[in-house]
Amino acid sequence: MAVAAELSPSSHTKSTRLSSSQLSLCSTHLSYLHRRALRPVARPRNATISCSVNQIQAPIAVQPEDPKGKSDCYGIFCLTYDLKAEEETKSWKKLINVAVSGAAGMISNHLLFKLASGEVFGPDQPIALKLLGSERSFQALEGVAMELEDSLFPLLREVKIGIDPYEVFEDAKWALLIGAKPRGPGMERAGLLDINGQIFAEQGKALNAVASRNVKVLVVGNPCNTNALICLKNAPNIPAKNFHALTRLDENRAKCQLALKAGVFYDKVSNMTIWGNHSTTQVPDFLNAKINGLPVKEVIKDHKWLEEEFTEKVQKRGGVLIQKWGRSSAASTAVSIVDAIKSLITPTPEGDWFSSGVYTNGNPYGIAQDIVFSMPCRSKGDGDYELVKDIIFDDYLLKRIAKSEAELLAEKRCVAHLTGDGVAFCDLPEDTMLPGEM
Ligand SMILES: NC(=O)c1ccc[n+]([C@@H]2O[C@H](COP(=O)([O-])OP(=O)(O)OC[C@H]3O[C@@H](n4cnc5c(N)ncnc54)[C@H](O)[C@@H]3O)[C@@H](O)[C@H]2O)c1
Repeated sequence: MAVAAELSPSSHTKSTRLSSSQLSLCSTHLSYLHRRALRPVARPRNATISCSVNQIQAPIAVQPEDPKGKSDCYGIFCLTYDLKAEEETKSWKKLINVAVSGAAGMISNHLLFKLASGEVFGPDQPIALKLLGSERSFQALEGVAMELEDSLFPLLREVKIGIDPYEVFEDAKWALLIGAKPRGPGMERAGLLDINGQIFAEQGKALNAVASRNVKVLVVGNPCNTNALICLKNAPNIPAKNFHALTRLDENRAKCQLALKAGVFYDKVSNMTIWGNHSTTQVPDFLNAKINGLPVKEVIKDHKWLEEEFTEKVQKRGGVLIQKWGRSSAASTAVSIVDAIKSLITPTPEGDWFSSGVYTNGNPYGIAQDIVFSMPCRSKGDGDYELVKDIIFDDYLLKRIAKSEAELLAEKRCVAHLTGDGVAFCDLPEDTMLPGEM
C-alpha cells in the first residue's frame, strides 16, 4: 500500500498530511536509516512524499521554499531516504506526537532533550516533537531545533517548529503547554490571568480541532490551574479528565523538605499530596504523607515545624530560588514534568500516589466542582488516573484547603469571559503570588 501527501509550503496553509500511522511507517524506515546513516535525500517542504511498507521513495529534490521558515519539519528532520529496509525495525513502537509550547524557553531547554533521549517514554518509543513558539521566540526555536539535530537522538524522528497551534498540535498525543507570559513589574494577578488565559483559550480550541481525541494535556504555564481550566473549557471534545496542571514540582519540593527534617533519603517519603492551587496558597499535606511507611507526624515530632515552617518553605521555595539564581526554576521543573508524565504511563506503586492538578467534577473530598485543583491520584499506567479515596482530614488541613479553593474560585470568576461562563468579575481574595514570584 503506498500513500502520498502534499506538504504545505506555508505554516498557515492547511494541507493533506500523512496520518500518524503512515508517518510512523515512514519514520520506522527513517530510524533504520538514521542508524545506518545512508544516503539521505532532502525532502522539500512542498513536494509529494511517497512511502510504502517496503520502501520510501525519495522525492525529486527541490530547494525548500519557505520565506518565513515558520512551518513544517526542521533541517535534518526533513530528510527521507531511499532504502528498502524493514528488518531490525519491528521492535519499535508506533511513533507518537508530542507537542511542546514555549519550546524556546528555559524549562523546555531541559525538557526537550529528556523527551528526545527516551528518558520519558522509553527506549523503544520513537517520538515526533512538535514545537510551538511565539513570533518573538521563533529564531530561538530554530536554535533549539539545531541543537536537537546535533544530538543525533535515535528515537527522535521528526521535529517541527511553528507558531500556529492549529498546525503544531495536529495529532498530538501529548501536549505540554509551557509557553506563557511572565508577570511583568506592577502587573496584578488579574492581569496575568487575562493575558495568559487568552493564550490557553486559543490553545484549547486548537487542541479541540486537531489533536488526538485522547490527547493528554499538561499545563505548566502560570497560573497553571486556571490556565488548565480555560484550556479544557475550550476543548469540549476532549475529556476534561485529560487535562492536568503541574503541581509535581511542589510535591517534589515537599518530599525533599520532609526527608531533610527526618534525616532520611528522599525516596523514603511517599504519599505526598499537594492540595489546591500552584500558588502560595497550596497545601503540602503532612497528615497523609509517610516516611518509611509511617505517618510523618510519628516520625517528625516537631509538629510546630510541620505546620509553620514546612508549609511555608514549600510554598515559597520558588521565590527563594529566584533570589539565589536570578531566574526561576527550570531544570527541576523539567524533571517534575518528566515525573508527572511517567506517573501517568507507569502503574503507581502499591499504596502510594502522586499529586496533579485535575478537574474537580466528581471528586470525593467535597471540593467545589468545576475548577482544576491539585489532588492525590493513582494510575494504572494507561495515561488515565483515579482519585485516591482513603484520605484523612483534620481541621488544619481542611482550613488550608478551603483557602486555596476560595482562591481558585475567585480566579475562575476572573476568567469567566474565557471559559464561556459569562462576564468576568475579578474579586481575588488577595494578590497571592505564584511559587516562583517574590
Ligand atoms: N507549574 C509549575 O510548577 C511551574 C514551574 C516553573 C515555571 N512555571 C511556568 O512555566 C512558564 C514557562 O517558564 P520558563 O521558565 O520556561 O519561561 P521562559 O520565559 O523561559 O519561556 C517561555 C517561552 O514561551 C514563549 N511563549 C510566550 N507566549 C507563547 C505562546 N502564546 N505560544 C507559545 N510560546 C509562547 C516565550 O516566547 C518563551 O520562549 C511560566 O509561566 C512559568 O511561570 C510553572
